[in-house]
Amino acid sequence: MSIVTAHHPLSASVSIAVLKMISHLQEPLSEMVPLEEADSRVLACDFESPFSLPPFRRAAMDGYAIRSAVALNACQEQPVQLQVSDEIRSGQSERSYDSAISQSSAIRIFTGAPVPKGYDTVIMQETVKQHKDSNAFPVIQIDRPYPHGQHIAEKGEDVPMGIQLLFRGTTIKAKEIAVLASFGQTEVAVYRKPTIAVIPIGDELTLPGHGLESGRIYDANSFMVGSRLRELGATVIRYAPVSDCMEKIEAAISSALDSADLVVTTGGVSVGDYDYVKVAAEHAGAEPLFTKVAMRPGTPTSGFQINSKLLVCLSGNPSACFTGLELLLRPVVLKMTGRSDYRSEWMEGRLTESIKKPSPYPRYARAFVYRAEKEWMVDLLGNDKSGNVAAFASANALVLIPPGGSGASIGQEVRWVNLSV
Ligand SMILES: Nc1nc2c(c(=O)[nH]1)N[C@H]1C(S)=C(S)[C@@H](COP(=O)(O)OP(=O)(O)OC[C@H]3O[C@@H](n4cnc5c(N)ncnc54)[C@H](O)[C@@H]3O)O[C@H]1N2
Ligand code: MOO
Repeated sequence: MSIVTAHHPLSASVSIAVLKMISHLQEPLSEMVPLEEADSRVLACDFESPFSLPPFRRAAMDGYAIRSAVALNACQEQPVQLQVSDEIRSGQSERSYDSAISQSSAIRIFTGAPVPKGYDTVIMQETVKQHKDSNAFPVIQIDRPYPHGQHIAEKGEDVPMGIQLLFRGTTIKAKEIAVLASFGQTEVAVYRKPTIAVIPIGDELTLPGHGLESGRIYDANSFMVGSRLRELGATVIRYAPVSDCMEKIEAAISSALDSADLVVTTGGVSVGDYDYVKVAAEHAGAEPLFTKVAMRPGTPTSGFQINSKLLVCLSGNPSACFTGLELLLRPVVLKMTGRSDYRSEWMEGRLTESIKKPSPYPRYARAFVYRAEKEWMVDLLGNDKSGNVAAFASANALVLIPPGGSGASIGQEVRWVNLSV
């Protein structure tokens, strides 16, 4: 007897279905990429500071480096005069002078230049008077004391050597690139992107660009799923629609499994006479992990394993497909990209209206969530039929309406998940 008949469904909650799929994943492989190609990729190793930053003691203002002790008693009545004896610009190497020089002179210095040994404070040029009578360095007049260490960035004050700065599993953005570039890294180890095949199934499906015949619709799901998967960090192979034919579906799944790490189908997964996906998956050698998920919409969503790969069969109804994509596929795909923050993050919010739609399963309704004073408010968007496609365009969240009862009431606390992450 088939293991995927309606009489023996392998039913799972959303979290169990995700766990089952994730437990079949292996650590993704890594590769080196040039720093400028690392945006939005996922770090495959931790990064420790290989040296201190800044790498030398440097001026943080344009002005004069002095030894603070020489101006301890400086005041307007008795200013201290200091001859400027040298100039150091950014990019020039570190210098040192005899202590006799540092005790009796100032150094003209610019932001980012190395502060020479023996000098312990930098005075902003705006705060001193200078006398210059020739092309020689001027004499400056200091009329108050300056604290030790002022306007000097000490070596290692940003980060000492050997500190763990970046963590494996982090998505690389501009701030991570800044850290890597500051240490002169030209390449970075990232996880390889997973390759995911998306196969839309259904006799009624037409590819955009072709005329729409009677009884047919355009394939929206494979484009929607492909777009989201790319956004999550996958490389997508989108198949043209496959008709409701067991052999063709099996052939498409088998060929997709040869080239992809994960295969996603949409449609043909329910109980109709021409819903062949689950049987075709079995014929292709896949073993079911779950063939029903306790959620509305998207109850028929199914997951299979085949060797070390996964096959995820999403519902054909666009809203149901979208829900399965966000709740079941998103964490699995993020985990495959190597991200450590792959789990969906559920937040608390308050319903602004009631929903009278009892369901034996948790219902994931489309919502618009916004901040009002101290809490998140959850507007339901209605028009919740799972066959609708335009209805979720304005949603920024899926809200969990608990099962049983008569739905949920205005003011009730509910949990929601952000769709923009
Ligand atoms: N007797 C029963 N019938 C149905 C049940 C049930 O339990 N008993 N479940 C219903 C539920 S719930 C869902 S969800 C759907 C799921 O059906 P399938 O996943 O098999 O999807 P299809 O039948 O192929 O298509 C459903 C619907 O979606 C349209 N579709 C399909 N693919 C696309 C696409 N790529 N782009 C846009 N729209 C698509 C398709 O034309 C249908 O209108 O089954 C219920 N039936
Ligand atoms: O599980 Mo279906 O998606 O409710 O229509």
